[in-house]
Amino acid sequence: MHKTLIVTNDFPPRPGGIQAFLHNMALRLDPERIVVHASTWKRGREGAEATAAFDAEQPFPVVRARTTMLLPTPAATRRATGLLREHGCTSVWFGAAAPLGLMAPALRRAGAERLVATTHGHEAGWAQLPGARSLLRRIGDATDTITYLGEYTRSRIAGALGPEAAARMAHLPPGVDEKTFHPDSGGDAVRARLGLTDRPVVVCVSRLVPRKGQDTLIKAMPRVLAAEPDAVLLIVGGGPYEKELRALAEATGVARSVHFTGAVPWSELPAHYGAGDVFAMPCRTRRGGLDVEGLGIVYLEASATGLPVVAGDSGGAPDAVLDGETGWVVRGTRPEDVADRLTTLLGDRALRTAMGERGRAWVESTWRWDLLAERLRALL
Ligand SMILES: Nc1nc2c(ncn2[C@@H]2O[C@H](COP(=O)(O)OP(=O)(O)O[C@H]3O[C@H](CO)[C@@H](O)[C@H](O)[C@@H]3O)[C@@H](O)[C@H]2O)c(=O)[nH]1
Repeated sequence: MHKTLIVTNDFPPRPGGIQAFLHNMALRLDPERIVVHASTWKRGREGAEATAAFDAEQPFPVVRARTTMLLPTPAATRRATGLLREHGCTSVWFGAAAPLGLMAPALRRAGAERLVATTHGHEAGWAQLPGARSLLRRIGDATDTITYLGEYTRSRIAGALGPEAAARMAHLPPGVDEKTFHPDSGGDAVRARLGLTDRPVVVCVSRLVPRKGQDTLIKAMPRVLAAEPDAVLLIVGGGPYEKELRALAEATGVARSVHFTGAVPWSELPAHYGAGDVFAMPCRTRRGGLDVEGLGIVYLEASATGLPVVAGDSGGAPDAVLDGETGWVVRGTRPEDVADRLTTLLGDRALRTAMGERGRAWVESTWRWDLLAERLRALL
């Protein structure tokens, strides 16, 4: 692996799947051979302090742009080429291909020999828009490898690239830390703290945005409660959709059976998965395909915890579930279908155990960060 400059807008402490993806990969590369160039998390003192505290703990240097959004402007490109030269890097990894991959020609002129750009869910959506298609095509032509999460995103994005760039694509999905997420992650303590001991718990961990389908879970609850009157829906995560979700729970008459934790710190995340009997996130595609799930790290984290998984049919989410083995894929627009699967799982401990064990084994064999970081190392 060449010494690598990682250029990204998506790096912790900003939360989210792309951020988790990049950080986990970066932690598995040789810290002497990477330099991260990222935007600052949030405006104001709080954002700057949280960003500085996070950066100080990393084993590799993180050089922040002052802005909260890095764009491929001439000034930002000059800064990136300056960092490439200053640190003696000869590889570049764009954490998200668009739009920062547009810096690729300048970085190549400055000495980069390998340029890798990673795609996630949103590029699959953008690949449908004429302007964004030509942008992706330019990025594909200027880089050595465009990576993709799974077959769904590959097929969408390949269509926007030139044939040569499409042929150079490589599979690079996110993974899961199987030592952090495991069946004994402390779920009982979370249940006790929330007063849920002995109640059947459906847990959903995710940012609160319409695509993720927490609303479908709330709409499924009357049907679930008819079969399992003590059941609780545990909604973990924060986000802009919270007010609507709370109002929906009231309007549906299930507010007493829905518990919102808000966003939880990383250290408490595994125990919150562990508090569930079943994991469910019935995501759905929105905005005519623009707002689509790329994969869903949360399904893998749930499987690693030993939970059966109910996933939506949006985009690449089905790639994160072995349908009928580690859980089920459902129509994310149909609360009745979601309720039927949840009811079956809550009523059948042996089935939950079997699916959870199969999921755990699948994560161990296929989805470990260590295995996937090896793939990235080979590309750089
Ligand atoms: N600490 C903390 N983490 C959280 C919380 N809520 C969600 N997360 C974490 O945030 C990540 C969410 O990742 P994804 O499920 O993958 O969703 P995403 O943010 O929409 O990510 C996008 O990019 C991913 C990587 O390419 C894709 O896998 C995904 O489908 C989507 O396109 C997971 O690691 C999850 O545990 C919270 O309250 N607290």
